[in-house]
Amino acid sequence: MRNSIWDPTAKTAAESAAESWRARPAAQQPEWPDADELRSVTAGLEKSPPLVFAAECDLLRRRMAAVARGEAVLLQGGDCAETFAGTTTDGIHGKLKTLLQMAAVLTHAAALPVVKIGRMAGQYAKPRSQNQEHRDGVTLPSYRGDAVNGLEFTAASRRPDPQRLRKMYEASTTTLNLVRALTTGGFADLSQVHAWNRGFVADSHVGEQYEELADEIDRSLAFMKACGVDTRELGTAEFFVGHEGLLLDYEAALTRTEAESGRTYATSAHLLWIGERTRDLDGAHVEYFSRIDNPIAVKLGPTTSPDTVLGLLDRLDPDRDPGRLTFVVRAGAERIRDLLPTLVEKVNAEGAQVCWVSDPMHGNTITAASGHKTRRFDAILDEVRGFVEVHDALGSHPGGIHVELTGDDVTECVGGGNAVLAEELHHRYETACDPRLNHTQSLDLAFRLARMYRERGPVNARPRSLR
Ligand SMILES: O=C[C@H](O)[C@H](O)COP(=O)(O)O
Ligand SMILES: C=C(OP(=O)(O)O)C(=O)O
Repeated sequence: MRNSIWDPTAKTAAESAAESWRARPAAQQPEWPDADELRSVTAGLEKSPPLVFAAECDLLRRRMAAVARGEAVLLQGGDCAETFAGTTTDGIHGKLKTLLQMAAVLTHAAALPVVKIGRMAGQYAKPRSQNQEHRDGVTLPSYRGDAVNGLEFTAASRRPDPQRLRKMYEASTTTLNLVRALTTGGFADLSQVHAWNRGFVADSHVGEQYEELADEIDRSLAFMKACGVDTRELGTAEFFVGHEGLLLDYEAALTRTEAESGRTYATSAHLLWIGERTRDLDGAHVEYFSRIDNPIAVKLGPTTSPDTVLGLLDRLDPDRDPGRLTFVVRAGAERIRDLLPTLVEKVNAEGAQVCWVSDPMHGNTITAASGHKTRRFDAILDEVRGFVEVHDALGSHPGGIHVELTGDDVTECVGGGNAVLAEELHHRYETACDPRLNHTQSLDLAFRLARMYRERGPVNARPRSLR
């Protein structure tokens, strides 16, 4: 950055200010065995080009402002943990196609623009409940994502390796490059709505529903063309990327200040979020996030208090700027209806317009009899339904969803379209961390959420107090 040609010779004052997090306790950071090696890797990253640019982050911030105002819907999705080995054309293609299909379903039903963010091109680090993992009498450090160590259960693989931060940057670059090519090079053209389903199971109920919708979109496009509307704008998709800003050494190394505006950005992604385990008001993550100008999000788990939410609002969105802050609620199906109303009311009473988004995955994780970590599709759906119900009752906007998904036909979550049975979990259980929705389950969720939006009716048909 710095006027687009960025000068790596010295940190600007704003970049130095963005280092203030170092004086605070940083939760969930790896114990890097070699501090000199870490410094040498981050020094290399400081000299590397940014992955995203300020104008793109500002554009996403404007799109998120539309979500906050109830004029758009957010769809964010991708792997729980991206892996270096999973950085393949097919893998990236599959996730992108799934997200584009879900977005088409939601746009059609909600009659609102869908802001699309991949949980992609940077989601390589994981916070963990336990620092160590025990297997057959052997204890090793937990897997913390490919950015830190390897999944294989050996001492060598589990040793944190700072060189992995460089690999994270490279894998993110590769992914983002393909995503940019696919979303702007014709593949995301709405006239390809049928082609996005190619290679996926089309003979299920969900597949049939999708084909019907795609026919309808085709007919609408033909109608628009016949009326003389220029549909070329539908030839590309606006697509952003985001990940949990967990590894602060990595994020700090990619933080840049734009010379012209003096604004400081995390340039590893358009949007970063703070996880449930690192949102301590006095901690390093909140401090770092308070210094960057990207649109940001914070996860809110089942024990979140209204005071914490107000504290986060003051620290991260002091100007009450719509689009700046998103709260991603992941309370669990059993808690969402009790927890959310007070939080929304408190924020509203502050006059703040944040985006409210549902992550129906992380509060609904259970262990199956087979020992697999899994999630029931019904619980996921119930949390989304509870989230929408609460917003309906309060007259606020259910801004969208943030989900862990893949385009692959994995068997990690139970139920949903083409129901996966608990006994089938071992068939294709491929996640490096938490269970993801497969392609059919993802589309199924999109159709069901679409129905909820449709039942609410178009925005301008709702009484003004309910918009
Ligand atoms: O994705 C979120 C967390 O990293 C994950 O749920 C942690 O899993 P754990 O509880 O097995 O450590
Ligand atoms: C760790 C995650 O979620 P949470 O912080 O909500 O547990 C995640 O989304 O990867």
